[in-house]
Amino acid sequence: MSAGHSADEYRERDVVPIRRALISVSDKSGLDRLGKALADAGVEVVSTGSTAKVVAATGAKVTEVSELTGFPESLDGRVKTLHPKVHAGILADLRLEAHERQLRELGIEPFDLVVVNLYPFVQTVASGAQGDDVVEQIDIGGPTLVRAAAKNHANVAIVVDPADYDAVIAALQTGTTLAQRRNLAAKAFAHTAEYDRAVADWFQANLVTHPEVEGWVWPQSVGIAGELAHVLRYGENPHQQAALYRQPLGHGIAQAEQLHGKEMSYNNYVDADAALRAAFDFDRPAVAIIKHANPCGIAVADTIEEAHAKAHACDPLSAYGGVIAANRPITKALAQTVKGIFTEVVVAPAFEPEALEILETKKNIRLLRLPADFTRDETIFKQLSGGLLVSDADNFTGGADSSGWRLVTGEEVDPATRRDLEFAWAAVRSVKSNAILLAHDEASVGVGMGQVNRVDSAHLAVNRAGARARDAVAASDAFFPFADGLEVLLEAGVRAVVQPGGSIRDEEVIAAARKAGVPMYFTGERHFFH
Ligand SMILES: NC(=O)c1ncn([C@@H]2O[C@H](COP(=O)(O)O)[C@@H](O)[C@H]2O)c1NC=O
Repeated sequence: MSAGHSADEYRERDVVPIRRALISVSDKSGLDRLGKALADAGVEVVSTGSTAKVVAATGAKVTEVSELTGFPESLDGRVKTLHPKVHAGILADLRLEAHERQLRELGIEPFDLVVVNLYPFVQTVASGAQGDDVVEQIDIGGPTLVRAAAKNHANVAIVVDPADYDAVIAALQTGTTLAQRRNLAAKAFAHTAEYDRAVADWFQANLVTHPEVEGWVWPQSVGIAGELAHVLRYGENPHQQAALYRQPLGHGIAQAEQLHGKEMSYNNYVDADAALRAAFDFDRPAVAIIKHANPCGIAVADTIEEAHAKAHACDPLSAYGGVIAANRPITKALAQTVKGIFTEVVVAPAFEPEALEILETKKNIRLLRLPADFTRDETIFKQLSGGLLVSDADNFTGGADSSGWRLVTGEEVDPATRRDLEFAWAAVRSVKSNAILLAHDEASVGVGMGQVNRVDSAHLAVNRAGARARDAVAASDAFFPFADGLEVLLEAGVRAVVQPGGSIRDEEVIAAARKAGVPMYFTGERHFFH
């Protein structure tokens, strides 16, 4: 055993009656109910400033912490509960006779219940506060109470979530069990860890400056805080377990509200996220249809219905069982069309009431409404065995900007062709590498994805497009290392090409386009996506 005590010195303690509680909470929700129950059960309460006032109003017997410590709450509340008379009362391990004796000698009463929630640091940062206003919201005394009580869960129940007040109220009659206290302690340590993660992230993002380093300074450590949202039926495959965790301040697919349909699966979430990547690249109404994280159709148009019709027409066979993302509300007319197509998920910023009614007649289709403040993450975390890769996200907003493109062969294209090229360049970004996308009238007509050489991707795109390859425009997510991939597209009759350029054989590739009389633009920017 630890701390120099032998195993036989530890007396068994399973059920602990609740006689004395320490309460210090920022979020006072549910406190009146808890206070009243404690009063009825005759529990003695010690409490800090404004918490004490709420608890006293319920009729509970409350001692102000300053009265207990003989030390005033001071320094704008920076010092309230940080006192041995508080912490000895929380940390005494009453399984040990020696601790019990010391408490008696010191004249300190033990606590059986500690109820704490912390200063709203995350909410303060989210409000746009800066500097000292944020620093002042770093709770010091609170986490100290939480960690002390959680460590001593053999004797103390620690409650950090008002959702657990009912269980505490029930335990006023029976006492808390060791299993209960251990579960509460696990929750408490997770809570303080998440809190410190948020504090560390804020410091690293805001206060790290280095006189000798220009620009971004990488944080010394990173982590993703997530709160359990749903246990999923299974993972990527039925033999894998999985759950969804939400970042406390996230605004993405994890925060979307499911309005209808079967439970979302792991793969539904992955595909819905990929669909958003594709549909939210554009300002104009856009629809992306995704299967296995790859688009089988992307289009923009003047209306969302038209965008869907064009996206669906790209590859109706593959769109069967797909995930549809729209960057505009789902209208009644679009709902009527989608109703006739077997679709796993529809994700959109909103659904018109009639659209919802129509789609709700399909039992299984999952309807997800994005959070009002939906934003795509700016930083990407990718798990590796034993580590994480962290990078900027490769997001477009408002479509592609072709002002910096360089025409490397042929005549400047007409405005309609330029629009198609811009569309294709934005759309190919959502296709897994090696990616070739053929487009016509701002809609994909053939997509070649995920091949280990660019020639195969070109063949795939051309095969999927069929006769539509003739007069389509083509985009390639990275340069053509040889002319062969481009030649597949030229033979199929594409009318213009956009690609990053930058191969050591660019001249060979340009010569092939020149020979075919097809204009080609270099963007100077690559869009690998894995
Ligand atoms: N300084 C301390 O000793 C201290 N002890 C508890 N707190 C926090 O004070 C808050 C409650 O204060 P009040 O009861 O005055 O609203 C809680 O969020 C609690 O986590 C403290 N405040 C910050 O560090």
